[in-house]
Amino acid sequence: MIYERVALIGLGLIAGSIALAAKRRGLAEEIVGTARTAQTRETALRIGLVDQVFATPAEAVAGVDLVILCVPVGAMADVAAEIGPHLKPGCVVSDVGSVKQAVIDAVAPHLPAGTVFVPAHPLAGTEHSGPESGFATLFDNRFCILTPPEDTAPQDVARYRGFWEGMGARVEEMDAEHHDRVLAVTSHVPHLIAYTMVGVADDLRRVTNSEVIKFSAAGFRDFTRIAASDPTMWRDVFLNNEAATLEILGRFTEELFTLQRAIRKGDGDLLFDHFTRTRAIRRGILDAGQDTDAPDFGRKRND
Ligand SMILES: NC(=O)c1ccc[n+]([C@@H]2O[C@H](COP(=O)([O-])OP(=O)(O)OC[C@H]3O[C@@H](n4cnc5c(N)ncnc54)[C@H](O)[C@@H]3O)[C@@H](O)[C@H]2O)c1
Ligand SMILES: O=C(O)C(=O)C[C@]1(C(=O)O)C=C[C@@H](O)C=C1
Repeated sequence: MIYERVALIGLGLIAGSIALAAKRRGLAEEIVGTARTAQTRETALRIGLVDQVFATPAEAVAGVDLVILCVPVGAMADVAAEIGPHLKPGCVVSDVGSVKQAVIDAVAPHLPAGTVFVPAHPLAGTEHSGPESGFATLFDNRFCILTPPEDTAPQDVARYRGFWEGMGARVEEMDAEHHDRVLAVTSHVPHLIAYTMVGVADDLRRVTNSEVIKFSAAGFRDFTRIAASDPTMWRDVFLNNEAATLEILGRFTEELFTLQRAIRKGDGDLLFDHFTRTRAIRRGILDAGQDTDAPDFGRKRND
């Protein structure tokens, strides 16, 4: 056991998965939770995610050793303001937001002296939401990035690192601004591209009454999965990581225009060279053993 009593604020995919993963490994003596609707609270209790539910965040955090904010990034400030006065001294406060600097700016001012803030972001998820979408193995062998403020005591960070490692994650630390730039490239802009492409295909379907969705190939199907992700979560990601996502989008569109011109001019060499470079990147990821989802046959076939 690492923490005696843990409170989860928001009871969706990530909170549900934390609850199940922490129970599986006995990392907490008791897990309590809160959600906005009575229906979500009842579901969380009924399916055994949490031992107890409370109607408000303020009630849920009373006497707990660890609080994890599992709400959309845009809701973090209000939740932090509500729980701040009710946290016990020494309590560790964390979050799972997909953006880090904006969450730190939103949450830190509300935390009383004597509490410890260790922001975190598990790089694991699905397109599903809600308490019933959580599962105990979500974090197995996936990265979880911690972005603790510089003055956080190393033993507090180490203890929270142990909690995530106990849930199966590989933990790394970095500063929040760097996190936001990296994730803009690897997660945020790719989601925007998927949302855009699926929207374009749907518009075409309406215009031509063709069957682009029905006959979508495997790559496009992956896009449709990503584009089915929670609209509130992703709205908040872009509104709260504006600078980094706009910078990467600028580079992306420049590159896209280059490829567009190459197609128009019949510049096969440029296209071939570009695709060769990107293929090497995929192979690099596989060689580094970082794609735990990649099927073996994909590697053999391409090598
Ligand atoms: N889904 C993913 O792939 C993923 C992965 C890593 C991190 N995250 C981050 O985790 C957090 C939670 O995401 P999730 O996928 O578990 O979402 P979810 O929709 O499954 O759950 C969100 C929970 O927050 C509650 N909530 C929503 N708005 C609220 C508000 N204004 N005030 C209070 N509660 C509110 C919902 O009722 C729900 O209980 C987000 O910050 C997200 O950026 C998500
Ligand atoms: O597999 C998925 O559904 C995801 O997109 C998960 C994913 C990502 O890898 O980009 C999405 C957002 C999170 O902040 C972390 C993980």
